[in-house]
Amino acid sequence: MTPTHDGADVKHGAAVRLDNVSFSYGEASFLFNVQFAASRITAIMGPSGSGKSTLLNLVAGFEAPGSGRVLIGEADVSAAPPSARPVSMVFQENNLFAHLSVERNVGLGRSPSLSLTDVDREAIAGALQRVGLAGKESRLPRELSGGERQRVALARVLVRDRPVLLLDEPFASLGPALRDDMLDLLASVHAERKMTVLFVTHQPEDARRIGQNMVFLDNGTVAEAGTAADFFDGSGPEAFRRYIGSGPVNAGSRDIARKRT
Ligand SMILES: Nc1ncnc2c1ncn2[C@@H]1O[C@H](COP(=O)(O)OP(=O)(O)OP(=O)(O)O)[C@@H](O)[C@H]1O
Repeated sequence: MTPTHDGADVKHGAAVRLDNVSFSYGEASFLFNVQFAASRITAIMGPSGSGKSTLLNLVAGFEAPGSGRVLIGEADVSAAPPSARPVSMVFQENNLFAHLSVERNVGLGRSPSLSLTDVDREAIAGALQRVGLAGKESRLPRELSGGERQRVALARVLVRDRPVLLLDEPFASLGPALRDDMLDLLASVHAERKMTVLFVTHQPEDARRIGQNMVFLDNGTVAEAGTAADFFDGSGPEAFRRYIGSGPVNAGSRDIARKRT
């Protein structure tokens, strides 16, 4: 159980539900009705501007619904500020503070004021070891590669240890080999921690590789939801197949190894 700042306890891998959540940015309006299964990785795909980041921002609390409820586990968090929600979030870039060392950037996941105990320091060292960055604790973000910076962000997720992880195209700026390494790391961290992961990606291969469930957004709403197996099967939703530019998925692409089911 993870204590949240308001004292409520939320189980690891809490389900996330948007219940009739409406929201608008001027002309762009959104209506979300969707449940993300506890402890599963759900890949969220959809055309540019369909509302993927907006959905994550509503779950994180960076945006507030016009109406409807955001639930994490049993808790209605609709009115809770981001710091009180049991979530971590990793963006495509700018996850780190440029003037803080790797160790301190990770430490922020433990204590926003960086008043770290010995137990915290041990957790930070363990997390850096886990993501393959032992020995680079004192470096500044600019002294790391793009992939290493995302590893630091993942280490911070590990020490925060929240039941929900929101990923907004976290590996989009990395080359294919590095992206695969990061997806493998994410999959193995998920296997250990079993947090509920909402993973926004434009890459069908990435969704196929680690997504267990899929949500497809179109025009500010959930057009389709189901298992990744169903989505990538030839009989998957028509709108999704049109989006990824295929008819029935061919045998060759079906052979792309999915690391996890
Ligand atoms: N802060 C904002 N102010 C005004 N409009 C916004 C804001 N953020 C997003 N929008 C608009 O809301 C719509 C959805 O944006 P959102 O970023 O959620 O889409 P997305 O599916 O994540 O797109 P992409 O794949 O391009 O990242 C777009 O039309 C966008 O222009």
